[in-house]
Amino acid sequence: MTDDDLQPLLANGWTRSDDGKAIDKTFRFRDFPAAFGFMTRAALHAEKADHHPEWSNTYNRVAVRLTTHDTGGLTDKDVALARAMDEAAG
Ligand SMILES: C[C@H](O)[C@H](O)[C@H]1CNC2=NC(N)=NC(=O)C2=N1
Repeated sequence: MTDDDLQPLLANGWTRSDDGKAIDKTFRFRDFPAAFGFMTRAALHAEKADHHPEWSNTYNRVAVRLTTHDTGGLTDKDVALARAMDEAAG
């Protein structure tokens, strides 16, 4: 996966990890219920797609890392989940 493939995501707040094998973004919300609502919507999408984020939540922030564990790198599944998470964030 090249930076060109990722360009729309990189222009939308995602960054590539130092080893190039993942993309990261920290989402910020008004408060904890808003952050948790996002996580709920994203979780339903992830389960449906059978592709799951690495993430952590602190109050109104959700730090996300996407990578495909099965291949040890970035795939179209990460791009699709990133798009869905941007959508779920509103
Ligand atoms: C068995 C199951 O389909 C696999 O373990 C799926 C589940 N969710 C996954 N999520 C992510 N991010 N990477 C994977 O390789 C992956 N594999």
